Amino acid sequence: MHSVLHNRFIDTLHSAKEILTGIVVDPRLMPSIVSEAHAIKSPCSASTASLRSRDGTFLSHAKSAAMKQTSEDNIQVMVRVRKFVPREVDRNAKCLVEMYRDGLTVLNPPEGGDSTSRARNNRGPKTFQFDHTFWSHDEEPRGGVHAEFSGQEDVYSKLGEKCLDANFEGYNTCIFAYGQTGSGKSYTMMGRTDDKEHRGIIPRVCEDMFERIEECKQNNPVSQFDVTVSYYEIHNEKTYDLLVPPATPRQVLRLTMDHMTKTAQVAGATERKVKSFHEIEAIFKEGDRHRTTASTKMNDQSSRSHAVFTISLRGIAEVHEGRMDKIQSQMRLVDLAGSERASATGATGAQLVEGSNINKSLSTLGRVIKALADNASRKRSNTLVPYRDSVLTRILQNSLGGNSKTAMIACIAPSDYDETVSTLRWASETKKIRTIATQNQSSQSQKERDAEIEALNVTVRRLQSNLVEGAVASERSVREHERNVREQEQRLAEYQRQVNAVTRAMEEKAILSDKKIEALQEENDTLRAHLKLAIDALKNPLPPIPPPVDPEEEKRKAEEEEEEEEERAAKNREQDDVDEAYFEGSDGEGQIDDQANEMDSVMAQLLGDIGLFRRKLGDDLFRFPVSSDQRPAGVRVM
Ligand SMILES: Nc1ncnc2c1ncn2[C@@H]1O[C@H](COP(=O)(O)OP(=O)(O)OP(=O)(O)O)[C@@H](O)[C@H]1O
Repeated sequence: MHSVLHNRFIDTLHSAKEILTGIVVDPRLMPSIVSEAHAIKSPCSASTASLRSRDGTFLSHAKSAAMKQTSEDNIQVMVRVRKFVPREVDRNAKCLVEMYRDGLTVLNPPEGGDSTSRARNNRGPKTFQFDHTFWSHDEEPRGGVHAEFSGQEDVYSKLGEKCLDANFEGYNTCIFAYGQTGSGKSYTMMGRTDDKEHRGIIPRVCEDMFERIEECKQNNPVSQFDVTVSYYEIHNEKTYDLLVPPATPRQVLRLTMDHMTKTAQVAGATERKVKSFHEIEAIFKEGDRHRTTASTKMNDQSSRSHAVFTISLRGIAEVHEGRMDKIQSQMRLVDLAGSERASATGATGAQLVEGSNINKSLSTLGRVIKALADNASRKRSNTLVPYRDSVLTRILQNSLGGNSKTAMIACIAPSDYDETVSTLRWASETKKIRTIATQNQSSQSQKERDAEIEALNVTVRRLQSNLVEGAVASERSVREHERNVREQEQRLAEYQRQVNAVTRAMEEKAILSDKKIEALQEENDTLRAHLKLAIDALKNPLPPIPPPVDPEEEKRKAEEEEEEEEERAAKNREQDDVDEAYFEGSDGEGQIDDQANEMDSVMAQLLGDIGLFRRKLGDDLFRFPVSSDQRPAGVRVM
């Protein structure tokens, strides 16, 4: 009962919190925010757009309240080829990639070069088309063969910025980097965070997002944004929070099912609220320090896990004379671990296990992509998508086949024919997938908002009174419960005390009775023995034993006896007269028998009494049981 009330209390608190968060920027409910905002800038005019991207207005003001748009798109696929790394420069590697604006060709591997026999047998340049390509191999102009050189800023403006635009329109977005180990995924996603020029997509998205938020706030004082981030990794098919210091053993995050979206959610991952780029920068740097990396033959700092950085954005702003726009969206930035060949990485032991887990989850991702591509191209529209076969695909389910605008950047090394062709085939398949993203935004007029605020006010009041009732009821019930417990404890103590007293009394009584019975039995036995002896002695008197004979002494004694005999004879004569009078008319032996019989009947009476006493004692023990070792000897419970 107490826990039910407690849960109800917590639920009510959460509902109230949700509602209060939703209405936080309402001018009448939060006057302090509004007055502060108005002090900075004058109230927005009718023409002020509140939520703006760099190239236009995010929210369509013409839309009616809470109307949702959907956008069905293919996953955008882009390819980036990186520079040679020192290892490749040392072996004088040849670049096998020719790149155009939206396509590329992988050239034949050189004879006797570093390509495998499989590659040599499959000779022939392979050409692929994508949404966009990034030539990041070198900055030398190649006479028009290659597209322009693309640095980190170019990649961001073509990929990251577009996704951020969609986020500010209320769409969920996802960017994931795929490619063989050492192909430049981490460089593209995170880059070198301490070097502004080499910063990757994640730092640039974060910086741009806070710049836009600041811009919005400058343009529109009645606006508010909430940004939260989480950062976790999937290592050996287990999910770990990167925003907690690594402990031993590391705490594994559970996956739970979100019944609204029917997709897996990572439960318990740290969600940090951030207010500036400076704060968010500290967070991704912290997470990167905790990420599992190791040095392999292919990469000095190879990621041994898939990392997922999620930014959640909520915004609300007044756009036109009391009309409020709201958006809510999420951006997921995924740096996958690289596919790898054990022979190429030189992995052994734990690294080999990691590598095989990485390949396993990537091949599941490949099967998921294949099934989604098949379904999209209507070849087999009901192909079962094996999301559940790995943690990675369960987590990416919504980004790949659900409510998200998704982009993939396939990273390739310039001189690995096999791996490059395999990555590009994979990327081509991904291009076929279509996702349907739903815009999570609404626009409300003053009147509509008034109605909603009124409804919310009613709900808040109801929740508040529920809260108070719940709190009072739960407090009352706690007090009552405590009083009941105290009373029960007192009653129990009293009952225990009484039981102890009765038990003690029973024990004492039993001991006393035991002793009495023993004494009576002893007395009885003694009396019986005496009586028997007396009767026997009377019935069979023993003859006197004659003393040893001394003639002299005999003679002297005979003389003395003679004298005494004479005296005694004289006395006896007198006594005989008395005795005769005493025993006159009675038989001496019969009188003794009478006395014995009388004593027997007294003893029988006594034994009867003892029997009665024992039965009573047995009765008592039956009513007040004591353990058998405390029971008096010879007493049976009736
Ligand atoms: N476009 C680029 N320009 C300059 N250097 C790059 C570029 N891309 C990658 N590199 C360098 O190549 C090396 C490997 O890159 P990175 O670590 O990003 O590979 P990865 O695909 O993430 O590897 P893994 O899957 O093993 O983690 C790094 O030293 C990185 O700095």
